[in-house]
Amino acid sequence: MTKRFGGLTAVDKVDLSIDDGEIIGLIGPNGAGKTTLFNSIAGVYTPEEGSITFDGTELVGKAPHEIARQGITRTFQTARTFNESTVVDNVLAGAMFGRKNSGSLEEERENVWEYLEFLGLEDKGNEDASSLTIAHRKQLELARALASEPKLILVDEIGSGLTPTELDELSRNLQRTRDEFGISVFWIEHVMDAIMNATDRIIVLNQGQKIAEGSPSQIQQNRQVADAYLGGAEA
Ligand SMILES: Nc1ncnc2c1ncn2[C@@H]1O[C@H](COP(=O)(O)OP(=O)(O)OP(=O)(O)O)[C@@H](O)[C@H]1O
Repeated sequence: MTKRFGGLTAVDKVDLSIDDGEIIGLIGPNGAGKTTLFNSIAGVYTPEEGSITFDGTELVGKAPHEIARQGITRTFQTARTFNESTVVDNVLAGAMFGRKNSGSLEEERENVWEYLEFLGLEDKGNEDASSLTIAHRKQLELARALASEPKLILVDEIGSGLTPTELDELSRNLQRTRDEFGISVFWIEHVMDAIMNATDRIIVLNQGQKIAEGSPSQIQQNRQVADAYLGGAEA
C-alpha cells in the first residue's frame, strides 16, 4: 500500500503479511512511516493505492470502529487510559467495543477480570487508572486490548518511559498473549534489545519503503539497515 500526505510519500508501496500467532517487529528511523502504516491498517488513514486485507476482507475504506470489530486493536505510545475511571472499567471499555461483545455490561464486567489476572493487575482493579505507574498503565492498555478479543494487536512503542525490567515484563506478556490466546502482534519499537529478543520476524522501513525483512539475527547483520540508522535520525 501507499499513503501520501500532499507531495510526501509516507508509506511507499509497502508489501507485507502477518501470519496467525506471529510477533512481527516494525522498526526504522524517525519519520520512516511506521505510525502511518499502523494508522492505515487501523482505518485512521485511507491509502491512496493498494489494498489491506484481513482474514480475506478488504479493510481500505472501512471506518476504525468497523476494523476494531473485525478483530484488530491497538495500544498507543502514550497509554490512552481513561484516568477518571477504575482499572476494571477501562478494561470493560475494551470488551464493549470488541469483537464478541455479549451486549451485557454485567456479564462483560465478570469476564474482564480474567485479563487483569493474566497481566497481574487484579489487585488494582478497583483503583482509578490515574493512580497506576506508567508501566502498569501500559499493562492496562494491553488488558483493554485483550478484552476486545482481537486476532491482531498493533502495539505502538511500549518501551518508552519504562525501565529495562518493566519492558522485559511487558515483552514477556506480549509473548504470553500470542502463546495463550493465539493473537498476532505487530509491534513498533525503538528499544532494539526488546524487539530483537521477543519477535519472530522484523520488518524495516526507511523513508516510507520496506528495506529489509527477516529474523532478528538477519536484521542485526543487515548492512542496509545499519546504514539507514547511521545515515538518518537516531534509533
Ligand atoms: N498527518 C500527517 N500529515 C502530514 N505528514 C505526515 C502526517 N503524519 C506523518 N507525516 C509525515 O509522514 C512521514 C512518516 O511519519 P510517521 O509518523 O509515519 O513515521 P514514524 O516511522 O512513525 O516515525 P517516528 O519513529 O518518529 O514515530 C514523516 O515525514 C511525517 O512527517
